[in-house]
Order: sequence, then C-alpha cells, then structure tokens
Amino acid sequence: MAEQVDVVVVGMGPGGESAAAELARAGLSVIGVERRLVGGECPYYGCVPTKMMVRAADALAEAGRVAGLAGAADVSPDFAPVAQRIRGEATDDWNDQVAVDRFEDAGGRLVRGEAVITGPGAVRVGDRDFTVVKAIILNTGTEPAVPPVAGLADTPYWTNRDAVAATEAPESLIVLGGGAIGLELAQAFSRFGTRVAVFEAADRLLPLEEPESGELVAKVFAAEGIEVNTGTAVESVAYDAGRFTVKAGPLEVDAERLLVATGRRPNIANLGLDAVGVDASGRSLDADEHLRLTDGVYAIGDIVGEGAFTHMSMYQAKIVADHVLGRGGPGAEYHAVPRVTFTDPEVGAVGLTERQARDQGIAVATSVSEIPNSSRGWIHKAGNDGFVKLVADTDRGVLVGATAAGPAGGEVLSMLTLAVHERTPLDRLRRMIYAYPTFHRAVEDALSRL
Ligand SMILES: Cc1cc2nc3c(=O)[nH]c(=O)nc-3n(C[C@H](O)[C@H](O)[C@H](O)COP(=O)(O)OP(=O)(O)OC[C@H]3O[C@@H](n4cnc5c(N)ncnc54)[C@H](O)[C@@H]3O)c2cc1C
Ligand SMILES: NC(=O)c1ccc[n+]([C@@H]2O[C@H](COP(=O)([O-])OP(=O)(O)OC[C@H]3O[C@@H](n4cnc5c(N)ncnc54)[C@H](O)[C@@H]3O)[C@@H](O)[C@H]2O)c1
Repeated sequence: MAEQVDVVVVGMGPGGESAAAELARAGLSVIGVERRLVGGECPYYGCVPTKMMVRAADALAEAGRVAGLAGAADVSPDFAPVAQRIRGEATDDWNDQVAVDRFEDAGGRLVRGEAVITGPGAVRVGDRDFTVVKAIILNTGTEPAVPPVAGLADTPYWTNRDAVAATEAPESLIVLGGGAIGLELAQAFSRFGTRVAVFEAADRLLPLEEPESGELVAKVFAAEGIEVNTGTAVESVAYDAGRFTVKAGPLEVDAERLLVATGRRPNIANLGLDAVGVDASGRSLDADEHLRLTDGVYAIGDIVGEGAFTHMSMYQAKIVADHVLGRGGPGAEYHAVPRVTFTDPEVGAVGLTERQARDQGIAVATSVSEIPNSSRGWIHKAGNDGFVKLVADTDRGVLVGATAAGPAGGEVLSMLTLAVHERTPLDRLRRMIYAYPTFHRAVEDALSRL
C-alpha cells in the first residue's frame, strides 16, 4: 500500500537537500530519495574536492612567485596532503552520514534508491510506493558525458569522480575538454608536476565565455608548460601497457591518465516524467518561473538548464520551498547568473557575453581594462594576468554582462553581479568610490572606457 506524504524530493543534490530540509523544518512530511550520496556531485566529486586541489596547487604557484619578489623558496610538491584533505575533511571517505543526520535532524526521512514517477502524485522507490500530496521535487543532476571517440569507451579513462579520488598526481595527463572541469583539473595537476595536454574541440578554451577569457587561460597555460590544443577533434584513443594514446590529425600524444571532461548528461530520461505528461526528451526540463514542470512537480538544479552551478541549484531550491509553502515571493530571474572558473587567474563572469548581447539585438558597447596596467596589478607583478570586460546596453544605460578575470577574479565579480542584477545605471556606477589600490578599481577604469 502506498504511504501518503506531503513532499518527495528525488535526488538530494545541493538544492534538493536544501529544499527538503527547509520543507521538513516547516513541518511537512518529507521523503528525500537518493541513489548515491546525500549532497550530490558538489561536495563529493565536484566543487569542494576540486577547489581543495586548486587551493593547494595555487599555494605552490604562489611559492614559485617568491623568486623575483621576496628571495627564494624551495618547494617540493606533494599530493598526499590534498588526497588526505579530500578524504578526511571534504568527503568523509565518500560517506554521507553527516548529511543524512542533518536532514533527519531537520525532520526529513531518507530513502536510499532510485525514484520513478508512476503517475500524478505517485512515486516509486524499489518496492515502496508514495502518494504525494503537495510536491514532487526533482533534483537529479547529471552524469559525465563521454563522447563517441573511437576506442575511448574500452579504456580505463577518468571522469571527475576518479580524478578527485587520486592519491597521487599522475606523471602525465591528457584532458579531453577545455571547459571549467578540464581546465581547473589540468592546471591543478600540472602544478603538482604532472605533464598535461588539453584537447578542446571548439576553437578556444572556455568557449561559452568571452573570447578574451579563453585566450587568457591559454596564454597562462602555455607559460606554465601545459599543452593546449584547441579546434582539435580527437579521432581515437587507445590504451596499452598502462599508457593512453590520443590521435588527432597529425598529433599523437600519450600519457599515463586520460580525463574526460567534455560536458554532462542530465538524469531526466528515466524519471517516468511521461506519466505526468512532461517531455523529457531534451537536454533539460522546461520549468516555469517557480520551477514547476506541471501541477505538483518541480525541478531544480542542473536539469533545468539555466546554469550547472551549485549556487543555481540552491537559488532555485529556495524559490520552490517558498512556493510549496505558499509564501509567495518572486519567481526565478536569470539575467545575472554568475559563474567562476577557478583557474589561476580566476575567470568570473555574469550575465551576457558580448556575442550573446549582440545576438539579442541589444545596442552593445564594450570596454576592457587590463589588470597588469592597473595600480594593484602592477604592484602585484607575478601572477597578475587578467582583465575586466564590460558589456553595456547603451539604450538602457546599464551593464548586461561582465567578466572579471585575474587574481581573485571571482571576488571582483561580486560588484559586477550586483550591478547587472540591479540594473544599476552606468552613471551611478561611474560616480561611486573604488578603494585604492584594489583589483576592482579596474572596473572603474573599464567604465571610463565604455
Ligand atoms: C568537477 C566539478 C567541479 C564543479 N565545481 C563547481 C564549482 O566550483 N562551483 C559550482 O557552482 N558548481 C560546480 N560544479 C557543478 C555542481 O557540482 C553542480 O551544479 C551541483 O552539484 C548542482 O547539481 P544538482 O543540484 O543539479 O544535483 P547533483 O549535485 O548532480 O545531485 C543530483 C543527485 O541526484 C541523485 N539522483 C539522480 N537520479 C536519481 C533518482 N532517479 N533517484 C534518486 N536519486 C537520484 C544523484 O545520485 C545525485 O546525488 C562542479 C561540477 C563538477 C563535476
Ligand atoms: N567552477 C565552476 O563553477 C564549475 C567547475 C566545474 C564544472 N562546473 C559545471 O559543470 C558543468 C560541466 O563541466 P565541463 O567542463 O565538463 O563541461 P563544459 O560544457 O563546460 O565544457 C566541456 C568542453 O568540452 C568540449 N568538448 C566536447 N566534446 C569534446 C571532444 N570530443 N573533444 C574535445 N573537447 C570536447 C566542449 O567544447 C566544451 O568546451 C559545466 O556546465 C559547469 O557549469 C562548474
């Protein structure tokens, strides 16, 4: 017999976990269903462990900058502390008991397994059936997408999940994909001594961002000895005697490990969405401003296709929780979505790129200010690569997009996110005071060039 509950959350990624806990704390009966680990990709295989790797790798790079600034530093990279932190501090050895306890302390109940919608207000997990009175919330996230490259499927390639479980930096690494995952891990391993070659099919790194961003990262990578192959379609991958060989036209590269970081595949096809009349044949689900797919069924996170970021999942979770609880509140807005690629330099961006703005028919003006030419960038010297780029709508006199790349680029981004989000008039932005000598003063310089 089916058990009646108020809410079933399918997939306990960052947003699902947050919405489930909030609804349980509000007194609803909430079942959270998770087939792997409560918390999802971010804490166990994504943001957190990779940023621990990046933090350690950046410390090595900073030590390398002592020469020329402050004398000499003798540094011996050791990946062991990173592997230990990932196990001990980030993932509890990929055990989610802390997260489970947190959810159950909030009043929720966890069911392990794979959930399927069997009809309106009906969810099945294994042999258990639930009748859902208020809301089914889907937060099922993504799996690594593996491209159909000849030979690849038969090799012991890494995805992000294997890379974060590494106990030592490999001697050499081929990275397929020049997006955020590929670039963050490429640079982190390289700084631990791994010889790295990146293959990106598009004509530049970070192809979804401003062209200047990809050029900047490519320049820095080249200076650090990372091989970058853009506009390069890999034709075949082979694995023999512990070595991968990648062929792309005249190029042939071999390495100890190969990381596939070529995008993600959304977990939507097997959710039973046809039982509630929702089309699940696309790359994402079509949700309204309150993240509703149909009456009583919501989706949040990567599967909604508005940006595959933890902050997006959490933002949407709050909107759904408010809606389910009848608290009102505004729907989702996506004109100021911030994102940061945590390479060194960090590449932060918000809103539209210049190309996206032009494609929308906006009257665009842009400007760029180079960080090395700013007072702070000049003082900073080693490791000062970066720029601020603004994309303005000249009819409305506001910023519609911006990029802040450089040291702490993700932090400089915060003021630009506020400006794009609030549609602050350019005139107001030009008349505010920017502390000297900060990296964010490059924003003032860029504004003066618009
Ligand atoms: C290497 C890497 C680094 C990243 N770094 C960052 C970063 O720095 N900043 C950032 O904002 N984002 C980052 N991301 C993206 C971020 O991890 C995701 O956007 C984030 O996890 C939100 O995803 P989600 O909420 O859609 O669900 P996910 O985190 O993908 O979780 C979905 C959960 O649903 C479960 N599930 C799926 N189907 C079912 C089912 N039928 N029944 C039961 N359970 C199911 C899965 O097991 C999973 O636990 C990174 C991602 C990766 C891979
Ligand atoms: N710092 C962050 O916020 C962060 C970090 C990592 C991941 N993420 C999220 O995770 C998601 C997945 O990251 P990702 O880097 O895998 O995806 P992505 O889509 O950002 O990048 C994948 C890249 O692989 C390239 N590619 C595709 N097929 C290829 C092939 N056969 N050979 C070579 N290159 C190929 C694509 O052109 C693209 O540039 C992203 O959407 C991102 O939002 C965020």
